[in-house]
Amino acid sequence: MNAGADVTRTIPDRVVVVGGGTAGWMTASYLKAAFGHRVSVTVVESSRIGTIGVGEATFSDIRHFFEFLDLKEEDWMPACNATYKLAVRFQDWRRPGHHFYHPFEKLPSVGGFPLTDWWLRNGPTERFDADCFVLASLCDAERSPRRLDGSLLDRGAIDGGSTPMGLTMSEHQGATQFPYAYHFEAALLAKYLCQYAVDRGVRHVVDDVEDVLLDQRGWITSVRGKESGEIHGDLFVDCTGFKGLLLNKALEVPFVSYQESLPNDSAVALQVPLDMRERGIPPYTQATAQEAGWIWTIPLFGRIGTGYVYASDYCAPDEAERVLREFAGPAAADAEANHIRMRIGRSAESWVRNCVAIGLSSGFVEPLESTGIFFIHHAIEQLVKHFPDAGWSEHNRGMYNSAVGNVMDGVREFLTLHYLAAERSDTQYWRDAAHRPMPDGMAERLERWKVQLPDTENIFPYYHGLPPYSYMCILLGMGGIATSYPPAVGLSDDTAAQKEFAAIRGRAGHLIESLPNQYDYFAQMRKGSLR
Ligand SMILES: Cc1cc2nc3c(=O)[nH]c(=O)nc-3n(C[C@H](O)[C@H](O)[C@H](O)COP(=O)(O)OP(=O)(O)OC[C@H]3O[C@@H](n4cnc5c(N)ncnc54)[C@H](O)[C@@H]3O)c2cc1C
Ligand SMILES: N[C@H](Cc1c[nH]c2cc(Cl)ccc12)C(=O)O
Repeated sequence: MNAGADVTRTIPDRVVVVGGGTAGWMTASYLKAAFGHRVSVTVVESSRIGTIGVGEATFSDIRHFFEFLDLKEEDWMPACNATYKLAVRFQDWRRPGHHFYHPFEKLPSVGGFPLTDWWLRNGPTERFDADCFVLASLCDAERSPRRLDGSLLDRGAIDGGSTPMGLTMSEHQGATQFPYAYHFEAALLAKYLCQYAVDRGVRHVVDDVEDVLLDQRGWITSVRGKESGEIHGDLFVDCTGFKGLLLNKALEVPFVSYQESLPNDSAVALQVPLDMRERGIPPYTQATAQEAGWIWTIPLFGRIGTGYVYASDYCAPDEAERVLREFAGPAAADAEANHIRMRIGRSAESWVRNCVAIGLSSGFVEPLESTGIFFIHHAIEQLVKHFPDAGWSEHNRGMYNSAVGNVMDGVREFLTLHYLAAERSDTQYWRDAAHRPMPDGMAERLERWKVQLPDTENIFPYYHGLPPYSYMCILLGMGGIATSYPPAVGLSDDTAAQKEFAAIRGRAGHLIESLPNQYDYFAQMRKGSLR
């Protein structure tokens, strides 16, 4: 404990970010874009302690992050081996050979009811997704969402436009649904954003932080680097990953585990070369169910990122690596395995006194719906929205912690639904998955979803980034929980619904004919010749 200066007397215009992973450099670059030279930003990162090294698929909302930094796709995508993501493809979750997509596409409504209600009334087919969403068919056909002239798949698909200062994702939710997200190499993105930030005045210190110094009230006055000595600041952002060096270790903020409802606590990852000309570049993340978890497959430009997320109570690390290598095939023979222990849950509060944790230090759930970077982006937006002044308002800090905590709690519930609804029961892992404890309030909501598909009134009541149609996709796709449709749909004429189904089939057929594959699209982007 250090009796240094009382930091609460100054206007916080010195921000010190500890950690140089995706969270650290996203934070530093965004704060610079927001506040320019009115706030100094220093990033301290160790060259000895590695970053997590994975984290490659995103939400579509991430486009607002790049827009805020005034970055166009052509600026950053080639540098990060980035590709487009139209959906997550869930493979073998119902039974071997079955798949469905969770896409970035709003669900049409007919007669005031979601199209899925009319689909249930029709007598369910194997593929609700291809019947109700255009993107499902584009994924099966492995099409790019943009034409070779750069135009978007549906000229009428308007984005909500770039997010003006102050408009956060939560305020933007529901306005429009942009049709794609990205896959990118997390380490390359951190490197790209590091250069972006340093070019705009961020101070970059490469050093190991060995000590966190506190004043008599427990506020951080400085961090001490092994070589660089003390680095003083007003606001300290903990981006040190799962260890939570500042928030959990120095300030002893407790961690709330989600483990009882989400048991997957381990992963093993491989980077596998991809012959794109031969194989093409699928426009989706794939999650393939396994005996004790699931394997992600993320297609990047030139390689595949893949990894087995599993529960160590049901599978040992060496078995997980064997399963993954068998799944990845001969192309993975020379790839080095990266074994990871995951801390599942969140810090009780991500902002305490003058320390804010962003990234894995704040909280994390398994990457089944690619939410880690969404958590980071959301937290950064909220930090700008609630940036402190010399008063360090407790109400302001409380609103930040509620917004950030609710986002992670809501995603926890959404992921729990995946396991409760999965039809698979061929191993003890899957039999247990159907009966895991649910987060508070979820049991009642699940009973309602059996009678009426999820809508804005009956899903997790706080902003968490996922719209009702996402819940419908998981319920109808996983097949393990019976759902029904409102009697009013059964009593109403379905002519308009049949027209909508036909229109979806027609648009999908036309787009498959007119859109290129991703390899042709990105090969042309790299030549700088999008026509
Ligand atoms: C298996 C797995 C798969 C994932 N897949 C996805 C995905 O598909 N999509 C997604 O959005 N997210 C995903 N994530 C989450 C994503 O990887 C993270 O949210 C993201 O990489 C942010 O990590 P971070 O910057 O918080 O931590 P890290 O990447 O761990 O960075 C920590 C940084 O802190 C530094 N550091 C630590 N201690 C010190 C010290 N004492 N002194 C100085 N520096 C220090 C390190 O050097 C490093 O730079 C995944 C996570 C895991 C575990
Ligand atoms: N905020 C939404 C969340 C969302 C909508 N559809 C999907 C599909 C997948 Cl695979 C992940 C997240 C979402 C957005 O980012 O578009």
